[in-house]
Amino acid sequence: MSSSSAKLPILPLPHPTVLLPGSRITLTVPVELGEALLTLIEAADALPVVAAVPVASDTDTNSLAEHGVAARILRLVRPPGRNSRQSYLLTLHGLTRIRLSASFTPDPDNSLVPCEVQYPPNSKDSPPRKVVDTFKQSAHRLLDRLAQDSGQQIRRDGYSKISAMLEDVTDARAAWMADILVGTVNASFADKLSILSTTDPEARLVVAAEIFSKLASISEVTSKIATQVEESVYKQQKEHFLRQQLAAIHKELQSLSGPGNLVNGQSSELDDDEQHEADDLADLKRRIEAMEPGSEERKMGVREWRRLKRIPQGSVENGVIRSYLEWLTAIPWSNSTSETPRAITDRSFLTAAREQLDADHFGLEKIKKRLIEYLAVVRLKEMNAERERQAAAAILPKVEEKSNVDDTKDKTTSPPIIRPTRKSVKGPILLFVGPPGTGKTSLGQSIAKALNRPFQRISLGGVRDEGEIRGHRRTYVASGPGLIVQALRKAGRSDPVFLLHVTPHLDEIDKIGGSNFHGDPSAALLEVLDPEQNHTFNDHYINVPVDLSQVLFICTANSLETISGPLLDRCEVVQLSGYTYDEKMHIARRFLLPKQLKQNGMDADHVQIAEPALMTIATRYTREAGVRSLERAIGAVTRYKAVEWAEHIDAQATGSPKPYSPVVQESELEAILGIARWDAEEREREERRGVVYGLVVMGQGEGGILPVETIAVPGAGRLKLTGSLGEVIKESGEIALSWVKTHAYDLCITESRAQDPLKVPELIDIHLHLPAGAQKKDGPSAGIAMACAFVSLLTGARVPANIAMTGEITLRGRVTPVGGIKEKVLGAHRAQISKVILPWANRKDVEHDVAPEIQRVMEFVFVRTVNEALEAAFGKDTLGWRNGISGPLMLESRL
Ligand SMILES: Nc1ncnc2c1ncn2[C@@H]1O[C@H](COP(=O)(O)OP(=O)(O)OP(=O)(O)O)[C@@H](O)[C@H]1O
Repeated sequence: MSSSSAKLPILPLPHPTVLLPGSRITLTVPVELGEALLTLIEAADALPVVAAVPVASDTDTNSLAEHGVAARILRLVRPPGRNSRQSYLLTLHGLTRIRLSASFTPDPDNSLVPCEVQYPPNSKDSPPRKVVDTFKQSAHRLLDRLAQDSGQQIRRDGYSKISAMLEDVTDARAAWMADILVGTVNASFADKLSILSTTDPEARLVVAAEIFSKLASISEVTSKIATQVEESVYKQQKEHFLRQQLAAIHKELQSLSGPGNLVNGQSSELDDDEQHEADDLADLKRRIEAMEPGSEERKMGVREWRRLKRIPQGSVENGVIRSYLEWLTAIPWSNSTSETPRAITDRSFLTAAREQLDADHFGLEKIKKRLIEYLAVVRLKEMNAERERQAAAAILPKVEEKSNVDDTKDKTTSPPIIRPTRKSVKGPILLFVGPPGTGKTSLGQSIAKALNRPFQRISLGGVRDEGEIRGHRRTYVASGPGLIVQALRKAGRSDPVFLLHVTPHLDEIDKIGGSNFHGDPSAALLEVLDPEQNHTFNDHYINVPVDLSQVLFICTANSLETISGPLLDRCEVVQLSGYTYDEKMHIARRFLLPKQLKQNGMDADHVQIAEPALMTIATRYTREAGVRSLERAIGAVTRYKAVEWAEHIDAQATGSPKPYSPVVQESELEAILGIARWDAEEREREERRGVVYGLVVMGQGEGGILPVETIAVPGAGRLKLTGSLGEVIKESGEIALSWVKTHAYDLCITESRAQDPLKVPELIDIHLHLPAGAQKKDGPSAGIAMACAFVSLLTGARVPANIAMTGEITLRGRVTPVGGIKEKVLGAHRAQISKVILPWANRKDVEHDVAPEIQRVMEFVFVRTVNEALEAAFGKDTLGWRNGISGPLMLESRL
């Protein structure tokens, strides 16, 4: 081995150019350098040789690499052009490696400075076979890849030629071949530099083999990714293309089958079945994918989706799974609202809520106050829960990180995702109780508006089967989710306000919860309302626990009697009563009329209802505790006026004006609403023997009067009771009769204490009937009315038709208190009753609950005994007491 040196002009190659032995390059050189090279060529006999050394760094042009190549100048040309600064094109051919003997700094003037260089010693030995083979293998692998990746045939041919040459190369020339190959393939600057600086042939083969393997691997991965991308794009394009073709074929087929299938020459939207089918499925899939990973609902969705794919389209089972998935994906699962709605956190929330309640409702001051308290509590709890949620969220990422790691190990047994859920707002559930149309639903709506949440009303009227609340299992034909999940879907959010209206079925007085073989609906209802259980509410159809803890439940009922004990236990009752006429007038003016005007496209200038007319609508056309029929009647009046107004405008346009008056007078009402409904009844109500008016609260929670009718018929001294009466009311009839029999002598009905008024002087039966026979009646409160009716029948004295009464009696003749006083008095007022007889113990109810304007216009008589009730009903001294009024009282006190 021998090494030699020489002096060669140094030509720095601009970064990142590297010339390797055996390769050629052409590069542009600046004018000065070009001219220096020209001088060199002119001075030399043959083509001169320079030392082409790469610049090692792209930032510092003075830092030359240690190794370079002795290169022959093959060509130096100056392309034609007028510019004197035009650069030269230089072509070099690399001959052999050189090493700079000393560090060299290029000349800033681009002149060629000769410098001492050393030629590395030439090795005579061939590198070991194994090394050469490895080198060749890796070179072949790379060349094959490059040929595969290349789009041009000519390049592919080139790579195969090089491969063939490689086979023929002897071991001694393998290192030379390595130089050429590294120069040819797209090796990096660093790789080329490392090859250049490796002077030992064996080591060079090893380095080259490494470079080739690296490049082949990179190329393989790149082309794999490219293929995948290409495949997916291709698939999409193909699908799109095929769909287009399908649509075109359909269109053609339709045009062949005649123009009947075409709407205006175009296909109707009903024809595009397949497309819609595919779109629907894609939509379903997207919705499943959007579900929270790891959640129960998603797992169920994925499972059912896979089943759906296996089952042929058009089969019954396919339809069942489709509709199940539609439901599953339409439910707002709890992750959809993890933030507290803004409204509740606002400082002005309570003021805004108060304004909302005032804007929607007249009066109801106590109830509004209670609702504001309730909302204040809801707000505080929500805010506390939100704070806790944020604290939990801060530690949650760690938990999730862990669960992700586990996920990669085994996807099927991945732990359930722990969600930072908002805690439920626990507390009493409000129960609005009151007659229909008194504002229960609209109060619920106002609460929802104030909380900025969706509102849904769920009516449990006639619910007899647990499945209606909880859904039916999918094994049922036409099964589906229950009322709760249906409402949740309609609400579209997991934190709505639900108003549950609990009513008994029309012909069923017994409470919700009479359990039967279909399961107990009241148990399901209790579960829905129970904050401890409702975060995992199980709907039989959905079959994945649904979180109801964010739902705000409010219950409503018309009367407390329809509510079962356990349900009542969980609720806080807010009683709403009927309205007085005064209140109804205000509500009608301020709320109902404007609402109806808006609904019917009219404004206040076009329809005004005179005060007497409005009052007549309230008193003669409607007679209810609430204002629903009143609203309906006002709606009818506005629609009538809307027609008149439209005719007026049309007539104006045709030049024959028709007069229009916006004010509705009382005299017009009959033309608009027909004959008043309550006139006839009033006329019928006359003073009669044996008839007394009692006060009742009907099943709907509405107060009113009820005639107690009695007649005497020939018989055997018995009492006959009719009118769908319950046990309690029948018993109170018996008590009333026994009392009258005991006092028949004192009331001058019989001649001696021993005589039975039903047997002497004649043998009679008394028949007592409470009309509206189809409606079930029960309760003890008709006691005094029955006693009065018996006395009237047996004595012939009459009770005036403007008097009504209520009160339970005991056998000793005591009158004990009863419930529903407010409703009963309001009902009596509506029925134009002017005097009401009530138990003494109910004075406080009148004082507290009955509106002052009613107290002013009605007479209230509070009685402690039946004697006092008789006196109040028949009038002082009307009944001829044998011993004067004190007699029976003394007798009573002796007892
Ligand atoms: N105090 C009030 N102020 C203004 N409008 C009222 C008032 N009370 C009731 N209304 C109106 O009367 C109509 C009937 O009321 P709503 O539907 O709330 O009755 P409800 O008590 O829920 O009846 P039901 O028991 O039959 O469900 C609504 O349009 C409501 O806005």
